[in-house]
Amino acid sequence: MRKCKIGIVGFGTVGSGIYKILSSEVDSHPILKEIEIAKIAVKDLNKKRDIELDNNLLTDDPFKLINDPSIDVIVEVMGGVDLAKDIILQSLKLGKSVVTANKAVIARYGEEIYKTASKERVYILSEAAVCGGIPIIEPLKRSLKSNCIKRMVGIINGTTNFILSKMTNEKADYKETLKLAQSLGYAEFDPTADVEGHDAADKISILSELAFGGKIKREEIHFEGISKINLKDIEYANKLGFEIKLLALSERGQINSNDSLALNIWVGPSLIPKSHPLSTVKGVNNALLIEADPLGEIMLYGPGAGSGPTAASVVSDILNLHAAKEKNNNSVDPLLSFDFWRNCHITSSSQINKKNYLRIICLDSPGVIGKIGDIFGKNNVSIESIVQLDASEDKAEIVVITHEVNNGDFERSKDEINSLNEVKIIASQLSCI
Ligand SMILES: NC(=O)C1=CN([C@@H]2O[C@H](COP(=O)(O)OP(=O)(O)OC[C@H]3O[C@@H](n4cnc5c(N)ncnc54)[C@H](OP(=O)(O)O)[C@@H]3O)[C@@H](O)[C@H]2O)C=CC1
Ligand SMILES: N[C@@H](CC=O)C(=O)O
Repeated sequence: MRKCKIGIVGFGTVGSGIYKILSSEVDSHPILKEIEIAKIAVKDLNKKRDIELDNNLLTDDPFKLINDPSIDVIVEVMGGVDLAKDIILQSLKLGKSVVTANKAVIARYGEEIYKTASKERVYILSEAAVCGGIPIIEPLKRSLKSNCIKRMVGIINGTTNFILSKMTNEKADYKETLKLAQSLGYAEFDPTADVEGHDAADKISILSELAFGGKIKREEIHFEGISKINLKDIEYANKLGFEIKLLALSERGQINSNDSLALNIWVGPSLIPKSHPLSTVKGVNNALLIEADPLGEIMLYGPGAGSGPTAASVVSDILNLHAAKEKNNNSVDPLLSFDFWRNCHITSSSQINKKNYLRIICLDSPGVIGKIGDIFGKNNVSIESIVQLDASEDKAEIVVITHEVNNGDFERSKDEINSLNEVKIIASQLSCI
């Protein structure tokens, strides 16, 4: 087999992990030896690095790699949006296949990128972009292709799962734990992307496009992060038999008269019964439950972030590309490439049905639980349980868990509860599964 020369843009957590795999002597498939790193682009040539690199290998100009005719594949592990998008598109237009771990770019510009790759008869592979080390993109494109996907629900951000696990198990401080996640290389360059839910929304958008076949308008995905979750919420959830996790969900709805498939997609902190398999997913691990017909239910589980696992996904993509190019010469493998085959639209938030948890801080008035119950009843919000968990001299904390109810009805009830004299504040709202 001919050598495959790659140019790597970025030598941080993921880029250095790729280098380690490709320079390791462990017993692995012989095709790995066919991959040769031709050049690496970084931002700061003078930065002190853990791995000593031949200076001739480094450049601070990513376009040198793209314009080098001897380089076959560009590996974009730099992050960011605008420059990364340019690097990916330019590379494809110059006939180079691209491997990327960049969910922010694929979620926003996937359509243009997939189309450019198809036009130029090259590939764009992005296994590492969703759930780090867990194979999920290629299974959706290939191994699961014969199924009709019904629903995907899971934990798809490692940083937030790491933080929530530590808050649950060790009562760890939110800010300190976020710093730890950053130092371990789990978090995004701007960790707001993790803790406010942007990253999980990018990932569920990508998964939905692959699973359901239509372009998703990323800006229409309703998402919330974990920055408002505190130890009190975690303690109450625990008392009631739940774990709190940042969940992402994407579910098939009806096909409308314009032949467009409705999808219910959201990201938000959620209560998960301790008996549910997703509640056992701890630390930086991710897991995705996929319900499909005729397959049934499967759960994909493993490390969702970090240098080694993410780099392993990137390197497997490089191997797949190399093998496909060798095998097919100039023809493109239709399952390794991707294109949309239908229209999809996202159901508006007020139309979806959800189970909810609400923590309400109120004056310790004897009739308040009854009043809250009446408001929910009047708005057709059926309650599974309503309990007073904590009462001091001047306030009580009430937790309400609803059955699956219409979001619009629930939001209306919340407004009415907030306007009760006895209610001081609605402290938090979470979804439940
Ligand atoms: N970390 C993880 O666990 C995962 C990350 N990803 C994705 O992988 C990508 C990379 O993440 P990660 O490795 O953590 O990021 P890092 O911040 O650790 O590394 C980024 C690298 O890109 C280089 N870089 C930044 N700007 C430029 C530029 N203008 N020109 C050339 N090089 C540049 C930096 O150079 P320098 O070293 O000089 O600063 C650095 O080497 C992101 O898209 C991220 O979302 C996906 C899954 C998991
Ligand atoms: N910041 C991301 C990295 C992997 O995608 C995460 O924490 O999941």
